[in-house]
Amino acid sequence: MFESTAPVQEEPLVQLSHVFVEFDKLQVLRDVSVDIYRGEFVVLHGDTGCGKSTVLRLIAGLLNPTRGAVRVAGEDVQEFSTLQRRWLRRAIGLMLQNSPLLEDRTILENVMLPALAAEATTDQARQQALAALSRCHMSDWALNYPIDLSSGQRQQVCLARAVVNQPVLILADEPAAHLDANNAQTVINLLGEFASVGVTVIVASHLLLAPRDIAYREVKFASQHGGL
Ligand SMILES: Nc1ncnc2c1ncn2[C@@H]1O[C@H](COP(=O)(O)OP(=O)(O)OP(=O)(O)O)[C@@H](O)[C@H]1O
Repeated sequence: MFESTAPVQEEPLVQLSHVFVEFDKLQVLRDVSVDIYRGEFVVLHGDTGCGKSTVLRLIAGLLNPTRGAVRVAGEDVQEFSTLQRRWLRRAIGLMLQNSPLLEDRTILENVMLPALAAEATTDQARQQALAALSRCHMSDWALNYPIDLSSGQRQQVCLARAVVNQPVLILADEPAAHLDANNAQTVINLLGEFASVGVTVIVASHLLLAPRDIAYREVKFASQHGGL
């Protein structure tokens, strides 16, 4: 089902053990096991529909496996308490495919939203958002609106929004979809910069994307139902 050669290290930050996912009668994941360690950059690679987004949703606690266990920081996500779920929401920076920027808010306001949701004050949220935009090389656009941005810049802002609460783990679903090669590489390199300072980065992509200057690991997925 997948090929993975994890380095021997400390306890994995993320661990899928013999995970199966079925939607009605559609088997999407069959017996998937993978360990992902702190500071790793992992690319989940496979064709459209093979279940990469499903893996990200499992890790984020947005979906439960039909069978098997998904552990984050050593604990089964399904058994997380309310407090642990709150921690998980802050610990994970989500860059999902279907979470567009709000067009009637400035870039800064968009990036502030997850910080406000995590109960930062407006001033704190603004400072965090400015720092996140700076790390994603988008400071100059803070007071613009999404309509002013290119597709690549939008993805950079989506990354800033994902990291505004300084997550330990970034889950990025097809971050380079619809981008040309240069913009795709820019976004992947930015994700790589986070991994280089110890953030774990998991990217789901049908393209094999390699960050510049840092090691990455590819985990290959094959469709359980013939692909699309
Ligand atoms: N909630 C759901 N109910 C029913 N089927 C679902 C659900 N979520 C996903 N699927 C199906 O599971 C399969 C895997 O979907 P998933 O989005 O994980 O694939 P993917 O590899 O990420 O593809 P893509 O690159 O297109 O996002 C697809 O056939 C999809 O239609």
